Amino acid sequence: MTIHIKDVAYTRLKTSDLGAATDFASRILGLQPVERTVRCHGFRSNERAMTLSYEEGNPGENIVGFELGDEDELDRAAATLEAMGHVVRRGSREQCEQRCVRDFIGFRDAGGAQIEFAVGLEVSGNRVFYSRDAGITGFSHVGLFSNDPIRDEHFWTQVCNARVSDRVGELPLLRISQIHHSIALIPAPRSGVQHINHQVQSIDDVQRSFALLRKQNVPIVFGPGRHPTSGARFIYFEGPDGMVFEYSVGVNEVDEETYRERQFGFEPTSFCMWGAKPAIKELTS
Ligand SMILES: CC(C)c1ccc(C(=O)O)c(O)c1O
Ligand SMILES: [Fe+2]
Repeated sequence: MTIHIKDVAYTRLKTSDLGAATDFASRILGLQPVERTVRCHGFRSNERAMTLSYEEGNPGENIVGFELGDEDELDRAAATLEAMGHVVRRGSREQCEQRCVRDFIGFRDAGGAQIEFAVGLEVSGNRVFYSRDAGITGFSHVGLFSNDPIRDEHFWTQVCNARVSDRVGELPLLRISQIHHSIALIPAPRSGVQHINHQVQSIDDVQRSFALLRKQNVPIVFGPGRHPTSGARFIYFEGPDGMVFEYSVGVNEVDEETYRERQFGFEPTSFCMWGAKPAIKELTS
């Protein structure tokens, strides 16, 4: 039984400096601060009540959450994962409240990444009140490290409902809707979230953030540039604990009937058609 993922929903990041991480998420990234406890600060970037949180802890232990359709699907997903040998834990009431979801399950994938599947994601009645005018329209995709992209591509496409849109070398860009991709698997000898993408309204927003990030001495690690894969114009920059953030605009949508996956070479022009070179070690070797 295929696990039917509807959307990528949230990331939960850990940090040793909650104050600095919170400052970055609001003042630099531009998200709206929402729930706040002594140890955990939440943020939102779209209609959902929370799409990103920072918590005190080991930065290597980050989590990505995906939305499933309903409780039955969640139960079926738990059974499928357990049959595959994964240890599946059910979220406690307190953990569900922290995530603003009705229910969720958590497990580690074969490479050790912490993945959650959730249902009943709370939506806010108020529109997002961004901390700065970055032009964000929403949280859109994640890059996940993978120490075995073939194995992990199999999980997302055969156990779950993802499809390959493109590959750059062994790096697949996977879609779970018409949007070109929601998950990128970045070959590396580690696991967890590699980058977090927010869509912005226009190329002007990308350029404006480029200027702001430079002024604020935030390390820019790629771009501005344009991906030949999704067609998006982008900029990547480094946040607390080495987490990479991406703003992009203009990601192509895929026609499921006619689209055929493409294979790009693992070279700089496959990542940027304007000539920018990534200063991200996993993309350069
Ligand atoms: C993982 C890399 C840097 C990548 C490649 C292509 C796209 C895209 O087509 O939009 C990305 O968003 C990426 O993050
Ligand atoms: Fe990306």
